[in-house]
Amino acid sequence: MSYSQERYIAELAVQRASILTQKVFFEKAKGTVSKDDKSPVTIGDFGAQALIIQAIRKNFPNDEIVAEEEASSLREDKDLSAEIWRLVKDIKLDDEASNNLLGGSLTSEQSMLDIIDEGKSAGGGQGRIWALDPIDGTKGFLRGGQYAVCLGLIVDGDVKVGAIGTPNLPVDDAATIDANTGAQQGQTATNGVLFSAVLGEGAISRPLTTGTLAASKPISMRPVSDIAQAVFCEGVEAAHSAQGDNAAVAGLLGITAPSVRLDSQAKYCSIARGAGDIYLRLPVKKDYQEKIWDHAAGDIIVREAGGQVTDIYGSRLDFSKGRTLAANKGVVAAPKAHQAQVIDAVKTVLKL
Ligand SMILES: Nc1ncnc2c1ncn2[C@@H]1O[C@H](COP(=O)(O)O)[C@@H](OP(=O)(O)O)[C@H]1O
Ligand SMILES: [Mg+2]
Ligand SMILES: [Mg+2]
Ligand SMILES: [Mg+2]
Repeated sequence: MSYSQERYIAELAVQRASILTQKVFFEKAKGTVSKDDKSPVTIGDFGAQALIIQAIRKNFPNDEIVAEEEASSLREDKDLSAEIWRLVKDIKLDDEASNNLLGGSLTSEQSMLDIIDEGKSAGGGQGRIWALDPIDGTKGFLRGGQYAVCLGLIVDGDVKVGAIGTPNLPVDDAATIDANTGAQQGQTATNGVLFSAVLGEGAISRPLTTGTLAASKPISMRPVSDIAQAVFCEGVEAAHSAQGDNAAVAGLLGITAPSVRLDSQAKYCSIARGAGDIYLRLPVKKDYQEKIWDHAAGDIIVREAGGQVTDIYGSRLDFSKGRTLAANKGVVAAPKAHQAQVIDAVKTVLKL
């Protein structure tokens, strides 16, 4: 199975949702409500989720969807719901045929709320399940730093397709990046990248602003001959990944270069295109279960770019356990040839 249509729709859906997130950022309509886990959730998250689920429903009506957000808080907050609808209703791709392929514009505020709630699948190891993070790195988004619109397709527990839009990453693979690159500039000719991968077919990227698959080029991790020369990509939020443990692992590996810090699955994308080599997400809270939407698309993009993605024990991420990666702890992504060495260092530091 080639999954070419799935990749095509996923890319267009992510591209369209990214137009919304940029609009939300630049209109400063960054209203937030608090979810149970106290993470900020914005107009952009809800709106992007509605637009992407609409595209999946239109093209693959029988598939299940595991998405991060749900509309219950919006149903209670009429003003926020109206504001999201105001921003979402006119979002479209320039190309009319592509836009129609995604189902055209949403028809009403009520249908928008209903569509948002179609992402409540319990997930699992059977059938076709899309994992959607409408804005990953919400804190980066709010800061004007890195964030990502992420969509993966899991079939019988295995990730087959991934697409990630990173509106604030530089188009140039070699450009210097930090947590705030892209802030205030937004999606421009030099900013905004769309990454995708299909199992067995490699990973590709193209500018997010310009149309078609034809603009895509293959990407790959850079060769690392000496692990001491490698560069870490790490999160910004100390609550999401244990920065002291990360530093101890770097020390054991002889790595002296400062880590590149960025929010969201932009970390997976960065190492997949050679703008960094190793992504460590060592657990802060012992009982935290990573969410499948935080990793599905990034996992396949890195593996198709020549990397390996595992948990802290060296086991592949298991997307068949439901909405979370219940069988895994943390994430370690590295060039295939160096994965075992990095895991050894992680085990030493974490005393596993
Ligand atoms: N205690 C925790 N440990 C690890 N990840 C966490 C966490 N609490 C929240 N997260 C997740 O971390 C994601 C952001 O990752 P990063 O720090 O790499 O940018 C969040 O995604 P959202 O921003 O989509 O909510 C959220 O799902
Ligand atoms: Mg969140
Ligand atoms: Mg996320
Ligand atoms: Mg999110």
